[in-house]
Amino acid sequence: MLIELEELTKTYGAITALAGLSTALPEGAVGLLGPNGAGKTTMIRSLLGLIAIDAGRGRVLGMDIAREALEIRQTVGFVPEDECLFPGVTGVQFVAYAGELVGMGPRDALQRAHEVLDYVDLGEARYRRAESYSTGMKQRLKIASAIVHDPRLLILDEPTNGMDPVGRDEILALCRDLSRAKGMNLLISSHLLPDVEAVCEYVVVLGKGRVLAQGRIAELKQAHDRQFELRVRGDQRRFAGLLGARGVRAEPVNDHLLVDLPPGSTVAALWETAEQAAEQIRSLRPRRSTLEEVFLRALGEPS
Ligand SMILES: Nc1ncnc2c1ncn2[C@@H]1O[C@H](COP(=O)(O)OP(=O)(O)OP(=O)(O)O)[C@@H](O)[C@H]1O
Repeated sequence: MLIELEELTKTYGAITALAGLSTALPEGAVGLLGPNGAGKTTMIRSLLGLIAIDAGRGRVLGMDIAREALEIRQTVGFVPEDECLFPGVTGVQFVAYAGELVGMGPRDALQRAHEVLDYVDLGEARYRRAESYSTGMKQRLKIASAIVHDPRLLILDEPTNGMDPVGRDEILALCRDLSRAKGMNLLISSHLLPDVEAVCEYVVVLGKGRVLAQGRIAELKQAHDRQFELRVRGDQRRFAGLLGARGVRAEPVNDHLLVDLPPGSTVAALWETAEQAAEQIRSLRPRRSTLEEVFLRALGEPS
């Protein structure tokens, strides 16, 4: 397991940031979704031992978050949401320094700094002061310094926040490459569903400091097994009425009917109804939910 958390609790005065959060996340690229204030940053800080939790237990790559925080920080790369650059330092100095902070020797750290700067496409800007970089370049510099020690897990907190569309695509492409080509485990927090879908195969949805839903994205989006989209040649509303008379709920949505088959009945009921009414079914397919619907459902909002 990548991350295992049991009943993690963290309060700030009267505010409960984590309310007994329990989860087990598999290796791979995991999206941490949730609206602002859901507890994503607090969860990440607890994983890295950057804040003391009030109660609960957790392991990151098998290491205990309370007792092995230092080991975790040496094995895990972290790209925080806020700007963490200091002035007067060139790109390569910044990345090499990050390497030394996690225990690399100065020569090793410098060599690796050059390699990762090439990898994130900052090779030409390496001797420029980081404060002169664009927002996208600064973000790639933060990623370079977080992967300088080739971590087994890279945690990114809202990595595309404040990016223009081009910068955003570059960051997402970089994340995809780290996951798929380099085999690095990723935990990416975001309130943007498309970002998570672009990179991750697994998602955990947080709300009010708890896990609301989690699972493989493909499975969460999988067909609702009893919902179908149906188009008929003739009048949709008339056909919806005929289905209703047989106990099959059918609701007109745009140019089709959204059909809910009651337990015990099969799609044969739809074909029979059509035949009896001399109606022609033009298309019938299982309904797929978007990740957005999954997300809204988990948050308890109507989709
Ligand atoms: N240092 C702090 N002091 C007081 N309250 C805090 C502190 N850090 C977080 N909180 C509160 O804890 C709750 C969870 O915050 P957290 O930053 O973890 O959420 P988030 O999901 O990361 O949201 P965001 O995307 O806005 O950062 C919020 O209500 C927040 O105001």
